[in-house]
Amino acid sequence: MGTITEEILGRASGKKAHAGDFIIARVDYAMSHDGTSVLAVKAFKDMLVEKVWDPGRIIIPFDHLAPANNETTALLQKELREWAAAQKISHLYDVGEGICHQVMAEKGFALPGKVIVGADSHSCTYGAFGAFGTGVGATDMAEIYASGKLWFRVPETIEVTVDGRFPKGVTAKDITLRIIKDIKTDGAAYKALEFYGTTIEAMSMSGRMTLCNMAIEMGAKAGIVPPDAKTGAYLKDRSAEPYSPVIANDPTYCDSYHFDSNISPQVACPIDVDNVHDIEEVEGTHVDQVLIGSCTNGRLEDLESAASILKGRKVKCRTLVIPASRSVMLEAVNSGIAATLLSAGATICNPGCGPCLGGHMGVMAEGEACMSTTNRNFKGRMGKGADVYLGSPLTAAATAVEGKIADPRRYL
Ligand SMILES: CC(C)[C@H](C(=O)O)[C@@H](O)C(=O)O
Ligand code: SF4
Repeated sequence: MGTITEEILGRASGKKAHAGDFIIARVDYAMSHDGTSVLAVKAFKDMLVEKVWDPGRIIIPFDHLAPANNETTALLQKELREWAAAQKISHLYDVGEGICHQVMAEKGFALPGKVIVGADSHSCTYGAFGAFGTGVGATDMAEIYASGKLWFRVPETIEVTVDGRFPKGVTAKDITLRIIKDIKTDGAAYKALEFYGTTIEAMSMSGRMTLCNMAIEMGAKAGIVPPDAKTGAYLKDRSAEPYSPVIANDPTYCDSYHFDSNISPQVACPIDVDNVHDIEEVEGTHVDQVLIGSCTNGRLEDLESAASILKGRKVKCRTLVIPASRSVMLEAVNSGIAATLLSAGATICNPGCGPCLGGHMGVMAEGEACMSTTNRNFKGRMGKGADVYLGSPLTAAATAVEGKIADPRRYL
């Protein structure tokens, strides 16, 4: 009996788990990327353990600074490849395969009922598949490398219900920002979120990933959509691993929120993700760059909606498109979406994190502003002294056409 989180953590710890309990859970898959693996491997070596617990359950995607931006990164990445080979870690996804969270979904590691821990805060994305996905730091990851287990305090759960159909121009990203506006950046600290309602049921897996991806922007430990037929259809042929979905069973929630899907496109203004406004309030704000991509909004559906506005039009500012994975990029090429975006004047970069966290490939100058489909707009996130506005791929595309924040509904 319990929330999805209590049910999953109960199963993974082999005893009943209630909010507030301290448990040790078996981890099904562990993910660390080129950025965090470096620290996790160092911590693992310090533990003087020779072999990782299970080389088939550790996934290492190269995405944050991939391809390497300088010699120091190149050397760290070389050493990481060598360590992974020596440990016989076969799921190493090198440059160009995609952003860690997208790769975890596409390769069938994000499975219902599983405990999936990533050395990256947006590992809550796996909740879109009914998994308990959560992010940890490098030393916790080293512990998992060594033992395949980790301790948790079982989080309380907030129930979030969204009902209704999206009006034209409104997407999963908009409702996500709207939810964050109310719950705020710390309103779900060390809690889990469970998402229900007709809007969530109607959402594509891509939309659910956008929603769960930003659970951490409310401080949440996890954000989970109950698995359904859509989840099963997405996972079919992706994983050989058996799984059994978990749903809530007579749960007790610590809080409940209800939202209506009938909203305007939403924009999160600098410098907090909960500084969210209806587009009508921010329209006309000048931007120097538009970024369409990231683990939040770099999937085919996102590129497709951007292309629906950019088709036959020209961008008025630097417009970067970064597909979330090789497979997304391939589909964009094969479907003609990539050609539409390029013809409009957009620049398509290789799959990866790109400038999302200010690492490389589109970092901005002081005083510049970016409309971005990513998940964070903190001070300096994409370049010291630069402003980041967060919105949907539709809003980003309309903004690219005008060189200032624009309402996508005028283009649909
Ligand atoms: C580099 C990594 C640790 C970081 C995270 O944990 O989220 C990054 O992916 C981010 O989005 O800021
Ligand atoms: S795309 Fe951005 S938010 Fe996602 S993992 Fe990479 S840096 Fe983090």
